Amino acid sequence: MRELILAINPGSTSTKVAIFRGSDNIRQKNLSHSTEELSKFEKIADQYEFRKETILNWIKEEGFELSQFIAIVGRGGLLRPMPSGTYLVTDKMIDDLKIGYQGEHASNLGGIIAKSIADSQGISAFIVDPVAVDEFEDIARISGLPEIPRRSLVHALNIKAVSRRIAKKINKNLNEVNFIVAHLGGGISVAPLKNGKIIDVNNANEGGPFSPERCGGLPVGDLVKIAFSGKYTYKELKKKMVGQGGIVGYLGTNDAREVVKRIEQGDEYAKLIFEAMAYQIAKEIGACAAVLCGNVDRIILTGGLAYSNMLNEMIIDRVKFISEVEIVAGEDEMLALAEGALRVVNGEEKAKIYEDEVRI
Ligand SMILES: Nc1ncnc2c1ncn2[C@@H]1O[C@H](COP(=O)(O)OP(=O)(O)OP(=O)(O)O)[C@@H](O)[C@H]1O
Ligand SMILES: CCCC(=O)O
Repeated sequence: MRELILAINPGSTSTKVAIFRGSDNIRQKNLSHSTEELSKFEKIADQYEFRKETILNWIKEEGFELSQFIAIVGRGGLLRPMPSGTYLVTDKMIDDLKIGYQGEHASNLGGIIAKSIADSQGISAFIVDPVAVDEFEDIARISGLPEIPRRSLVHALNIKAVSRRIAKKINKNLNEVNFIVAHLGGGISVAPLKNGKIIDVNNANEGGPFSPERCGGLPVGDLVKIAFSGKYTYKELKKKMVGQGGIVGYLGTNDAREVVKRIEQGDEYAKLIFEAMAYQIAKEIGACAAVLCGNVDRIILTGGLAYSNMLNEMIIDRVKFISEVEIVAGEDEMLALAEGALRVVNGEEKAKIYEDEVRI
């Protein structure tokens, strides 16, 4: 009997996979891919056969058959700007995932692998709340330079999932709440949600607070000077901004636990940098409060960094005047994916069709 859901969440160096019966996670594994294995492929999209085979082998090793699955769900990637929701993976979507319509990102592989496995079984493949979710109000698209509109690229999957959870906790529907959600991971997205919609956000790869390994917003004049200094290629500078920026740039580690340890041992410089990150996060939360005209039901701190009480306290001290703060440490993207697919499988929601929702 077909009853299981397979969730696939490709990251830069691993693919998280999980098998769900209803919303119960019955198996989960982080399938790691070595640099050696991945370096054989020129583009991320070229890794699809390799990662798919790794997933199929894992399913077999765990003693499951593909005939037990009712749907396959993958994390969606840098598609065209699109409304939030669960989407059926269509051929047009696959074309955009393969070219990386808004850029290359490991999550582009989620939908591609999901559809390939689903097609072999004659079942449906879905993606849920991809990075390309765009619910911006028009005013948020204006940057200050007509050639460079602001874009919505956001940790939408976790932000929507934790928002649904906190809305439920306060006995409201998602479309009845105004939240500010700070997703504090390797990258940081701080978003104001108006009636549940992400109406603005910093782009975690190039704006907002600095994060464990990304530089966040920089003084643009100095950035242009560095870019034209002849010291770096485009690729090198991008790597410096995303991967070697933020805490890595200042302290040589992307691990917040290591930073906390150094602070506890009396390292004043580590404390300054950690506090600066908290300061920038709090400042971004304050900006989101202005976007919502001060009408904020909750501030939510989520992602791996929210396990740090030290960081949470530094942020809360500066933003508690705005609203009550909820901590949802870590992320549960696998459950968020499964729940997105389940809402469709159970008939609570209709799957959106990419071609109907985006400008082609
Ligand atoms: N218990 C903990 N205490 C403090 N920091 C932690 C803890 N666990 C994880 N972190 C920190 O959280 C950060 C990573 O967060 P997370 O795992 O959510 O990010 P990611 O999934 O790799 O990236 P992204 O969220 O951008 O996709 C790292 O800096 C890590 O050190
Ligand atoms: C831009 C938000 C998503 C990511 O950085 O992974």
